[in-house]
Amino acid sequence: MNETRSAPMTARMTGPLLVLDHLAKNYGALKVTDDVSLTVGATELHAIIGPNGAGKTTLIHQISGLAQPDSGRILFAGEDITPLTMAERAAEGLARSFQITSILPDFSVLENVALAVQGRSGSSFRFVRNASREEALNAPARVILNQFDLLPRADVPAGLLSYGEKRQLELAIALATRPRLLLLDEPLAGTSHEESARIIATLKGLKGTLGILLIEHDMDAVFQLADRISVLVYGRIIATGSADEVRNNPEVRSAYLGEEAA
Ligand SMILES: Nc1ncnc2c1ncn2[C@@H]1O[C@H](COP(=O)(O)OP(=O)(O)OP(=O)(O)O)[C@@H](O)[C@H]1O
Repeated sequence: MNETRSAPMTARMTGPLLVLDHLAKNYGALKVTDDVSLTVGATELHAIIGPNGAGKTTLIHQISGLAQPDSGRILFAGEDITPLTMAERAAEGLARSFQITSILPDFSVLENVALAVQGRSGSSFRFVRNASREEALNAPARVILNQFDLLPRADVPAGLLSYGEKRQLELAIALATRPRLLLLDEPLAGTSHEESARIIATLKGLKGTLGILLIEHDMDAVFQLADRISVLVYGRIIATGSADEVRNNPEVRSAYLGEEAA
């Protein structure tokens, strides 16, 4: 991605940070994404909820560039990014949290974040062994670790962290790339009550500083965190609104929330 693409992109942006414009994708006869349109504002936390198999992860795959839609467009900061690769989208400021697989277990917690800082500065990966010694990378990495309550664990090999700490580290790595939009696919999955409380607190701290698209099954967390919620059922958005609007929507109650109560 060259400089000439990024500069006008920022200048052009007046509307929402992310626009999904009539996105559609089928797997065989299955309409996994059925004419989905939604927006995420530059500092909005927009959550997507829906029953298992509704198509939430597939939607995130299309936004990050891991999967291509059959039709429709994805606009990021005013630019049509539908044809761009994952790496090109990441370079534009679209970060996806990769659920622990992004963590290098033999490297220290600090080195993991320093490498992400290095990645955003575009340095070559072959300097990886020197990264931990580079104060220019370590200083901003420590600031991020402090934000995520991981500074006391900076020198620990990342593989030795608890599950909840790994989820925190995964978020720290994503943030170290200074994204404008963070895609989060079930950040609370598998965490203990205490761990999820910490991650929710972290997300509350991040809220308002960048755009966040959050997929999460924990309804309490979603209702606490989201500015707006979209409800996806069988690949189709059946409602978008505030927590109260979504909670009180009869179609949502029968399609999703009612199912939980049953
Ligand atoms: N590569 C694929 N090929 C065929 N079908 C797929 C593929 N990926 C997903 N599906 C199907 O698409 C549907 C939506 O899957 P997806 O994982 O996006 O749902 P989800 O809402 O994220 O579910 P969950 O909440 O359980 O994670 C499911 O029926 C799934 O089996």
